[in-house]
Amino acid sequence: MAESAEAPKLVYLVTGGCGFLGEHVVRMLLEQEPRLRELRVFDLHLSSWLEELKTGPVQVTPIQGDVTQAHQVAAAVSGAHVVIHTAGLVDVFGRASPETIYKVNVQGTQNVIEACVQTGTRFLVYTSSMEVVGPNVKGQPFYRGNEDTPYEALHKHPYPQSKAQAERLVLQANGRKVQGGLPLVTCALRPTGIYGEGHQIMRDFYLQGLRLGSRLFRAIPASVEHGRVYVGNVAWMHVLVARELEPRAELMGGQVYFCYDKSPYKSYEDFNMEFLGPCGLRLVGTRPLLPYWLLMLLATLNALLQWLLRPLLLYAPLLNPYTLAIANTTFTVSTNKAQRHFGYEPLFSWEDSRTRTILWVQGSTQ
Ligand SMILES: NC(=O)c1ccc[n+]([C@@H]2O[C@H](COP(=O)([O-])OP(=O)(O)OC[C@H]3O[C@@H](n4cnc5c(N)ncnc54)[C@H](O)[C@@H]3O)[C@@H](O)[C@H]2O)c1
Ligand SMILES: C[C@@H](CO)CCC[C@@H](C)[C@H]1CC[C@H]2[C@@H]3[C@H](O)C=C4C[C@@H](O)CC[C@]4(C)[C@H]3CC[C@]12C
Repeated sequence: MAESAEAPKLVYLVTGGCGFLGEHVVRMLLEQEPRLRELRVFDLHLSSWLEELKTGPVQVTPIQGDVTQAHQVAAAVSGAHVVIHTAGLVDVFGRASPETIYKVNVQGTQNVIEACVQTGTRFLVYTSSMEVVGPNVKGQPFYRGNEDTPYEALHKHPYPQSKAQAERLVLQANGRKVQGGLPLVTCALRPTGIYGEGHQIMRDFYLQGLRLGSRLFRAIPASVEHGRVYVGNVAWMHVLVARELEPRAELMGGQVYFCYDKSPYKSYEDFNMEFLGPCGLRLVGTRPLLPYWLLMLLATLNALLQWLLRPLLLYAPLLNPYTLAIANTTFTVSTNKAQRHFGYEPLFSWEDSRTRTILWVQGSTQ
Protein backbone atom coordinates (compact mmCIF):
# COMPACT_ATOMS: atom_id res chain seq x y z
CA MET A 1 0.00 0.00 0.00
CA ALA A 2 2.88 2.41 -0.62
CA GLU A 3 1.92 6.06 -1.19
CA SER A 4 2.14 7.04 -4.85
CA ALA A 5 1.14 9.83 -7.19
CA GLU A 6 0.16 7.23 -9.79
CA ALA A 7 -3.31 6.04 -10.70
CA PRO A 8 -5.36 4.78 -7.74
CA LYS A 9 -4.78 1.08 -7.26
CA LEU A 10 -6.19 -0.11 -3.97
CA VAL A 11 -9.06 -2.55 -3.64
CA TYR A 12 -11.12 -2.37 -0.44
CA LEU A 13 -13.86 -4.69 0.72
CA VAL A 14 -16.51 -3.55 3.21
CA THR A 15 -18.65 -6.35 4.64
CA GLY A 16 -22.04 -5.22 5.90
CA GLY A 17 -21.59 -2.21 3.62
CA CYS A 18 -25.33 -1.62 3.32
CA GLY A 19 -25.96 -1.38 7.06
CA PHE A 20 -26.29 1.75 9.20
CA LEU A 21 -22.55 2.07 9.85
CA GLY A 22 -21.50 0.26 6.67
CA GLU A 23 -23.15 2.83 4.39
CA HIS A 24 -21.28 5.65 6.13
CA VAL A 25 -18.00 3.74 5.82
CA VAL A 26 -18.61 3.17 2.11
CA ARG A 27 -19.44 6.84 1.46
CA MET A 28 -16.54 8.04 3.61
CA LEU A 29 -14.08 5.82 1.72
CA LEU A 30 -15.26 7.25 -1.59
CA GLU A 31 -14.82 10.79 -0.26
CA GLN A 32 -11.62 10.39 1.72
CA GLU A 33 -9.50 7.61 0.20
CA PRO A 34 -7.94 8.91 -3.03
CA ARG A 35 -5.91 5.73 -3.56
CA LEU A 36 -9.01 3.63 -4.05
CA ARG A 37 -9.50 1.88 -7.39
CA GLU A 38 -12.25 -0.54 -6.49
CA LEU A 39 -14.65 -0.67 -3.56
CA ARG A 40 -16.42 -3.97 -2.99
CA VAL A 41 -19.59 -3.76 -0.95
CA PHE A 42 -20.58 -7.14 0.48
CA ASP A 43 -23.92 -7.59 2.19
CA LEU A 44 -26.74 -10.06 2.67
CA HIS A 45 -29.12 -7.42 1.31
CA LEU A 46 -27.89 -4.91 -1.26
CA SER A 47 -29.38 -1.39 -1.07
CA SER A 48 -30.63 0.60 -4.04
CA TRP A 49 -28.43 3.64 -3.16
CA LEU A 50 -25.42 1.64 -4.36
CA GLU A 51 -26.56 2.33 -7.92
CA GLU A 52 -25.92 6.07 -7.58
CA LEU A 53 -22.31 5.38 -6.50
CA LYS A 54 -21.53 3.50 -9.67
CA THR A 55 -21.11 6.66 -11.75
CA GLY A 56 -18.09 7.96 -9.78
CA PRO A 57 -14.39 7.45 -10.58
CA VAL A 58 -14.02 4.47 -8.21
CA GLN A 59 -15.37 1.13 -9.35
CA VAL A 60 -18.07 0.19 -6.83
CA THR A 61 -18.78 -3.54 -6.91
CA PRO A 62 -21.89 -4.72 -5.04
CA ILE A 63 -21.62 -8.33 -3.87
CA GLN A 64 -24.68 -10.00 -2.47
CA GLY A 65 -23.39 -12.62 -0.06
CA ASP A 66 -23.47 -14.17 3.38
CA VAL A 67 -20.49 -14.04 5.75
CA THR A 68 -21.45 -17.45 7.10
CA GLN A 69 -20.67 -18.94 3.68
CA ALA A 70 -16.88 -19.34 3.58
CA HIS A 71 -16.66 -19.71 -0.20
CA GLN A 72 -18.64 -16.51 -0.81
CA VAL A 73 -16.41 -14.61 1.60
CA ALA A 74 -13.22 -15.97 0.03
CA ALA A 75 -14.39 -14.99 -3.46
CA ALA A 76 -15.16 -11.44 -2.27
CA VAL A 77 -11.87 -11.06 -0.38
CA SER A 78 -9.66 -12.42 -3.15
CA GLY A 79 -7.52 -9.60 -4.54
CA ALA A 80 -8.56 -7.03 -1.90
CA HIS A 81 -5.82 -5.07 -0.13
CA VAL A 82 -7.91 -4.19 2.90
CA VAL A 83 -11.02 -5.71 4.45
CA ILE A 84 -13.26 -3.66 6.73
CA HIS A 85 -15.51 -6.17 8.45
CA THR A 86 -18.59 -4.40 9.81
CA ALA A 87 -21.17 -7.09 8.97
CA GLY A 88 -22.84 -8.40 12.05
CA LEU A 89 -26.10 -9.38 13.59
CA VAL A 90 -26.94 -6.55 15.99
CA ASP A 91 -29.63 -8.05 18.16
CA VAL A 92 -30.27 -7.37 21.82
CA PHE A 93 -34.04 -7.69 21.44
CA GLY A 94 -34.38 -11.46 20.99
CA ARG A 95 -35.21 -11.31 17.29
CA ALA A 96 -32.63 -13.93 16.30
CA SER A 97 -31.63 -17.13 18.08
CA PRO A 98 -28.32 -17.25 19.98
CA GLU A 99 -27.15 -19.84 17.41
CA THR A 100 -27.79 -17.45 14.52
CA ILE A 101 -26.06 -14.58 16.33
CA TYR A 102 -23.06 -16.81 16.95
CA LYS A 103 -23.00 -18.06 13.37
CA VAL A 104 -23.01 -14.58 11.83
CA ASN A 105 -20.83 -12.76 14.35
CA VAL A 106 -18.29 -15.43 15.24
CA GLN A 107 -18.26 -17.95 12.38
CA GLY A 108 -18.67 -15.08 9.90
CA THR A 109 -15.63 -13.33 11.36
CA GLN A 110 -13.61 -16.56 11.32
CA ASN A 111 -14.52 -16.93 7.63
CA VAL A 112 -13.26 -13.41 6.94
CA ILE A 113 -9.96 -14.14 8.71
CA GLU A 114 -9.46 -17.43 6.86
CA ALA A 115 -10.29 -15.75 3.57
CA CYS A 116 -7.60 -13.12 4.20
CA VAL A 117 -5.07 -15.85 5.02
CA GLN A 118 -5.95 -17.98 2.00
CA THR A 119 -6.05 -15.17 -0.54
CA GLY A 120 -3.13 -13.08 0.72
CA THR A 121 -5.05 -10.03 2.02
CA ARG A 122 -2.91 -8.43 4.70
CA PHE A 123 -5.03 -5.77 6.39
CA LEU A 124 -8.19 -6.44 8.36
CA VAL A 125 -10.19 -3.87 10.34
CA TYR A 126 -12.92 -5.31 12.55
CA THR A 127 -15.93 -3.37 13.88
CA SER A 128 -16.18 -4.57 17.44
CA SER A 129 -18.31 -2.91 20.11
CA MET A 130 -18.12 -1.30 23.54
CA GLU A 131 -20.18 -4.33 24.58
CA VAL A 132 -17.16 -6.63 24.42
CA VAL A 133 -16.16 -4.80 27.60
CA GLY A 134 -19.48 -3.88 29.18
CA PRO A 135 -21.78 -3.12 30.86
CA ASN A 136 -21.11 -6.47 32.51
CA VAL A 137 -23.60 -8.82 34.17
CA LYS A 138 -22.77 -7.29 37.57
CA GLY A 139 -23.93 -3.89 36.38
CA GLN A 140 -20.64 -2.27 37.40
CA PRO A 141 -20.15 1.26 36.06
CA PHE A 142 -17.41 2.01 33.55
CA TYR A 143 -16.96 5.74 34.07
CA ARG A 144 -14.98 7.51 31.33
CA GLY A 145 -12.62 4.58 31.05
CA ASN A 146 -10.07 3.85 28.36
CA GLU A 147 -8.69 0.78 26.58
CA ASP A 148 -6.52 -0.07 29.61
CA THR A 149 -9.08 0.48 32.36
CA PRO A 150 -9.47 -2.72 34.41
CA TYR A 151 -13.03 -4.03 34.17
CA GLU A 152 -14.56 -7.47 34.55
CA ALA A 153 -15.98 -8.21 31.09
CA LEU A 154 -18.54 -10.83 32.12
CA HIS A 155 -21.43 -11.45 29.72
CA LYS A 156 -24.38 -13.79 29.48
CA HIS A 157 -26.18 -12.30 26.50
CA PRO A 158 -25.35 -13.82 23.08
CA TYR A 159 -24.69 -10.48 21.36
CA PRO A 160 -21.85 -9.23 23.60
CA GLN A 161 -20.55 -12.78 23.97
CA SER A 162 -20.38 -13.18 20.20
CA LYS A 163 -18.75 -9.78 19.65
CA ALA A 164 -16.15 -10.53 22.35
CA GLN A 165 -15.34 -13.90 20.84
CA ALA A 166 -15.09 -12.45 17.35
CA GLU A 167 -12.83 -9.65 18.56
CA ARG A 168 -10.53 -12.20 20.21
CA LEU A 169 -10.31 -14.15 16.94
CA VAL A 170 -9.39 -11.01 15.03
CA LEU A 171 -6.71 -9.96 17.50
CA GLN A 172 -5.24 -13.46 17.73
CA ALA A 173 -5.00 -13.57 13.94
CA ASN A 174 -2.64 -10.59 13.94
CA GLY A 175 0.72 -11.81 12.69
CA ARG A 176 -0.55 -14.96 11.00
CA LYS A 177 1.19 -15.59 7.69
CA VAL A 178 -1.08 -14.99 4.71
CA GLN A 179 -0.69 -16.52 1.24
CA GLY A 180 2.67 -15.24 0.00
CA GLY A 181 4.26 -15.38 3.45
CA LEU A 182 3.66 -11.85 4.77
CA PRO A 183 1.97 -11.25 8.14
CA LEU A 184 -1.69 -10.37 8.57
CA VAL A 185 -2.23 -7.05 10.38
CA THR A 186 -5.51 -6.73 12.27
CA CYS A 187 -7.14 -4.36 14.68
CA ALA A 188 -10.55 -3.79 16.26
CA LEU A 189 -12.62 -0.64 16.70
CA ARG A 190 -15.07 -0.50 19.58
CA PRO A 191 -17.85 2.04 19.03
CA THR A 192 -20.08 3.00 21.95
CA GLY A 193 -23.75 3.56 21.02
CA ILE A 194 -23.65 4.93 17.47
CA TYR A 195 -26.10 7.66 16.44
CA GLY A 196 -26.65 9.69 13.30
CA GLU A 197 -28.35 9.48 9.93
CA GLY A 198 -29.87 6.04 9.50
CA HIS A 199 -30.16 5.21 13.23
CA GLN A 200 -33.39 3.22 13.30
CA ILE A 201 -33.78 3.09 17.11
CA MET A 202 -33.69 6.90 17.24
CA ARG A 203 -36.40 6.95 14.62
CA ASP A 204 -38.44 4.41 16.63
CA PHE A 205 -38.24 6.62 19.72
CA TYR A 206 -39.32 9.61 17.62
CA LEU A 207 -42.36 7.75 16.27
CA GLN A 208 -43.21 6.46 19.74
CA GLY A 209 -43.03 10.04 21.08
CA LEU A 210 -45.35 11.28 18.34
CA ARG A 211 -47.84 8.53 19.19
CA LEU A 212 -47.70 9.57 22.88
CA GLY A 213 -48.67 13.18 22.13
CA SER A 214 -45.14 14.49 21.43
CA ARG A 215 -43.90 13.19 24.78
CA LEU A 216 -41.55 10.55 26.06
CA PHE A 217 -41.50 9.48 29.68
CA ARG A 218 -38.24 9.33 31.56
CA ALA A 219 -37.30 5.79 32.58
CA ILE A 220 -33.56 6.14 33.25
CA PRO A 221 -32.00 8.39 35.93
CA ALA A 222 -30.34 11.43 34.34
CA SER A 223 -27.15 10.62 36.29
CA VAL A 224 -26.47 7.38 34.37
CA GLU A 225 -24.00 8.22 31.59
CA HIS A 226 -24.22 6.29 28.33
CA GLY A 227 -21.44 6.60 25.75
CA ARG A 228 -22.48 7.72 22.27
CA VAL A 229 -20.51 8.48 19.13
CA TYR A 230 -21.51 10.00 15.80
CA VAL A 231 -21.66 7.58 12.88
CA GLY A 232 -19.61 9.87 10.60
CA ASN A 233 -16.77 9.91 13.11
CA VAL A 234 -16.93 6.12 13.52
CA ALA A 235 -16.74 5.78 9.74
CA TRP A 236 -13.81 8.23 9.62
CA MET A 237 -11.96 6.16 12.22
CA HIS A 238 -12.42 3.07 10.06
CA VAL A 239 -11.02 4.88 7.00
CA LEU A 240 -8.02 6.17 8.95
CA VAL A 241 -7.26 2.81 10.54
CA ALA A 242 -7.47 1.09 7.16
CA ARG A 243 -5.06 3.65 5.74
CA GLU A 244 -2.57 3.60 8.60
CA LEU A 245 -2.45 -0.16 9.24
CA GLU A 246 0.37 -0.71 6.78
CA PRO A 247 2.72 2.13 7.69
CA ARG A 248 2.06 1.67 11.42
CA ALA A 249 1.68 -2.12 11.48
CA GLU A 250 4.11 -2.52 14.40
CA LEU A 251 2.18 -0.10 16.58
CA MET A 252 -1.40 -0.79 15.52
CA GLY A 253 -1.42 -4.53 14.77
CA GLY A 254 -3.46 -6.47 17.34
CA GLN A 255 -4.71 -3.30 19.04
CA VAL A 256 -8.21 -2.23 20.10
CA TYR A 257 -9.50 1.34 19.93
CA PHE A 258 -12.66 2.77 21.43
CA CYS A 259 -14.49 5.06 18.99
CA TYR A 260 -14.99 8.49 20.49
CA ASP A 261 -15.67 12.09 19.59
CA LYS A 262 -16.91 15.25 21.29
CA SER A 263 -20.48 14.01 21.87
CA PRO A 264 -21.49 15.03 25.41
CA TYR A 265 -21.76 12.59 28.31
CA LYS A 266 -25.44 12.16 29.11
CA SER A 267 -28.00 9.51 29.94
CA TYR A 268 -29.35 7.53 26.98
CA GLU A 269 -32.66 9.43 27.06
CA ASP A 270 -31.23 12.89 27.67
CA PHE A 271 -28.83 12.35 24.81
CA ASN A 272 -31.67 11.32 22.47
CA MET A 273 -33.50 14.51 23.47
CA GLU A 274 -30.65 16.54 21.92
CA PHE A 275 -32.23 15.48 18.61
CA LEU A 276 -35.81 14.66 19.51
CA GLY A 277 -36.27 17.94 21.42
CA PRO A 278 -35.69 20.10 18.32
CA CYS A 279 -38.06 17.72 16.48
CA GLY A 280 -40.85 18.73 18.87
CA LEU A 281 -40.75 16.04 21.58
CA ARG A 282 -40.31 16.61 25.29
CA LEU A 283 -39.09 14.25 27.98
CA VAL A 284 -41.51 14.19 30.88
CA GLY A 285 -40.06 13.97 34.39
CA THR A 286 -36.80 14.98 36.00
CA ARG A 287 -36.68 11.53 37.60
CA PRO A 288 -37.84 8.16 36.26
CA LEU A 289 -41.63 8.00 36.45
CA LEU A 290 -41.58 4.32 37.39
CA PRO A 291 -39.28 2.79 40.03
CA TYR A 292 -36.53 0.52 38.72
CA TRP A 293 -38.10 -2.63 40.20
CA LEU A 294 -41.35 -1.97 38.32
CA LEU A 295 -39.52 -1.35 35.04
CA MET A 296 -37.59 -4.57 35.57
CA LEU A 297 -40.87 -6.38 36.18
CA LEU A 298 -42.29 -4.98 32.92
CA ALA A 299 -39.08 -5.89 31.10
CA THR A 300 -39.28 -9.43 32.49
CA LEU A 301 -42.93 -9.68 31.45
CA ASN A 302 -41.89 -8.65 27.95
CA ALA A 303 -39.29 -11.43 27.93
CA LEU A 304 -41.89 -13.93 29.13
CA LEU A 305 -44.38 -12.79 26.49
CA GLN A 306 -41.69 -13.09 23.84
CA TRP A 307 -41.08 -16.67 24.89
CA LEU A 308 -44.77 -17.58 25.06
CA LEU A 309 -45.63 -16.00 21.72
CA ARG A 310 -42.58 -17.29 19.85
CA PRO A 311 -44.44 -20.21 18.22
CA LEU A 312 -47.02 -17.75 16.86
CA LEU A 313 -45.27 -14.45 16.23
CA LEU A 314 -42.13 -12.46 16.95
CA TYR A 315 -42.67 -10.11 19.88
CA ALA A 316 -39.47 -8.07 20.32
CA PRO A 317 -40.04 -4.76 22.13
CA LEU A 318 -37.15 -2.40 22.95
CA LEU A 319 -37.59 -2.99 26.68
CA ASN A 320 -36.26 -6.28 28.05
CA PRO A 321 -34.13 -7.06 31.10
CA TYR A 322 -30.92 -6.80 29.08
CA THR A 323 -31.63 -3.47 27.36
CA LEU A 324 -32.90 -2.02 30.65
CA ALA A 325 -29.69 -3.08 32.35
CA ILE A 326 -27.50 -1.54 29.63
CA ALA A 327 -29.42 1.73 29.65
CA ASN A 328 -29.25 1.81 33.47
CA THR A 329 -25.51 1.25 33.82
CA THR A 330 -22.98 3.98 33.33
CA PHE A 331 -20.63 3.16 30.46
CA THR A 332 -18.59 6.00 28.98
CA VAL A 333 -15.14 6.29 27.50
CA SER A 334 -12.49 8.95 27.70
CA THR A 335 -9.38 8.15 25.70
CA ASN A 336 -6.98 9.56 23.14
CA LYS A 337 -5.44 6.27 22.01
CA ALA A 338 -6.70 6.65 18.43
CA GLN A 339 -5.20 10.14 18.28
CA ARG A 340 -1.85 8.89 19.60
CA HIS A 341 -1.66 5.81 17.40
CA PHE A 342 -2.97 7.05 14.07
CA GLY A 343 -3.64 10.75 14.37
CA TYR A 344 -7.44 10.52 14.65
CA GLU A 345 -9.35 13.73 15.26
CA PRO A 346 -13.13 13.73 14.87
CA LEU A 347 -14.10 14.89 11.38
CA PHE A 348 -17.48 16.17 12.60
CA SER A 349 -17.89 18.54 15.53
CA TRP A 350 -20.64 17.86 18.07
CA GLU A 351 -22.66 20.74 16.56
CA ASP A 352 -22.40 19.25 13.05
CA SER A 353 -23.22 15.75 14.28
CA ARG A 354 -26.24 17.09 16.12
CA THR A 355 -27.54 19.15 13.20
CA ARG A 356 -27.12 16.31 10.72
CA THR A 357 -28.93 13.90 13.02
CA ILE A 358 -31.81 16.32 13.68
CA LEU A 359 -32.26 16.91 9.94
CA TRP A 360 -32.31 13.17 9.36
CA VAL A 361 -34.88 12.50 12.11
CA GLN A 362 -37.09 15.30 10.75
CA GLY A 363 -36.84 13.93 7.21
CA SER A 364 -37.03 10.25 8.06
CA THR A 365 -40.76 10.16 8.72
CA GLN A 366 -41.91 12.18 5.70
N1 LIG B 1 -25.25 0.41 16.08
C1 LIG B 1 -24.45 0.54 17.11
O1 LIG B 1 -24.71 1.31 18.03
C2 LIG B 1 -23.16 -0.25 17.17
C3 LIG B 1 -22.31 0.01 18.25
C4 LIG B 1 -21.11 -0.71 18.33
C5 LIG B 1 -20.78 -1.64 17.36
N2 LIG B 1 -21.63 -1.88 16.34
C6 LIG B 1 -21.21 -2.87 15.33
O2 LIG B 1 -21.16 -2.21 14.08
C7 LIG B 1 -21.46 -3.12 13.04
C8 LIG B 1 -22.54 -2.55 12.17
O3 LIG B 1 -23.69 -2.32 12.97
P1 LIG B 1 -24.95 -1.51 12.45
O4 LIG B 1 -25.52 -0.79 13.61
O5 LIG B 1 -24.57 -0.76 11.22
O6 LIG B 1 -25.93 -2.71 12.11
P2 LIG B 1 -26.80 -2.95 10.81
O7 LIG B 1 -27.70 -4.09 11.13
O8 LIG B 1 -27.42 -1.69 10.34
O9 LIG B 1 -25.73 -3.41 9.75
C9 LIG B 1 -25.20 -4.69 9.69
C10 LIG B 1 -25.11 -5.09 8.24
O10 LIG B 1 -24.59 -6.42 8.19
C11 LIG B 1 -25.34 -7.15 7.25
N3 LIG B 1 -25.34 -8.56 7.59
C12 LIG B 1 -25.95 -9.17 8.61
N4 LIG B 1 -25.77 -10.48 8.55
C13 LIG B 1 -25.01 -10.71 7.46
C14 LIG B 1 -24.48 -11.87 6.86
N5 LIG B 1 -24.74 -13.08 7.35
N6 LIG B 1 -23.74 -11.74 5.75
C15 LIG B 1 -23.50 -10.52 5.21
N7 LIG B 1 -23.97 -9.39 5.73
C16 LIG B 1 -24.72 -9.48 6.84
C17 LIG B 1 -26.76 -6.60 7.35
O11 LIG B 1 -27.51 -6.89 6.18
C18 LIG B 1 -26.49 -5.13 7.55
O12 LIG B 1 -26.47 -4.44 6.34
C19 LIG B 1 -21.85 -4.43 13.71
O13 LIG B 1 -20.77 -5.31 13.64
C20 LIG B 1 -22.14 -4.04 15.14
O14 LIG B 1 -21.88 -5.08 16.02
C21 LIG B 1 -22.81 -1.20 16.21
C1 LIG C 1 -35.52 1.51 29.01
C2 LIG C 1 -35.82 2.30 27.77
C3 LIG C 1 -36.52 3.55 28.19
O1 LIG C 1 -36.57 4.60 27.31
C4 LIG C 1 -34.59 2.58 27.00
C5 LIG C 1 -34.07 1.35 26.28
C6 LIG C 1 -32.95 1.78 25.39
C7 LIG C 1 -32.22 0.59 24.75
C8 LIG C 1 -33.08 0.03 23.65
C9 LIG C 1 -30.85 1.07 24.28
C10 LIG C 1 -30.03 1.60 25.47
C11 LIG C 1 -28.58 1.34 25.15
C12 LIG C 1 -28.58 0.81 23.74
C13 LIG C 1 -27.38 -0.02 23.29
C14 LIG C 1 -26.06 0.72 23.44
O2 LIG C 1 -26.15 2.04 22.92
C15 LIG C 1 -24.92 0.06 22.79
C16 LIG C 1 -25.07 -0.92 21.87
C17 LIG C 1 -23.84 -1.57 21.37
C18 LIG C 1 -23.90 -1.99 19.94
O3 LIG C 1 -22.86 -2.88 19.66
C19 LIG C 1 -25.22 -2.53 19.48
C20 LIG C 1 -26.38 -1.66 19.92
C21 LIG C 1 -26.39 -1.44 21.44
C22 LIG C 1 -26.59 -2.78 22.12
C23 LIG C 1 -27.54 -0.46 21.82
C24 LIG C 1 -28.93 -1.11 21.58
C25 LIG C 1 -30.09 -0.29 22.16
C26 LIG C 1 -29.90 0.04 23.64
C27 LIG C 1 -29.91 -1.24 24.47
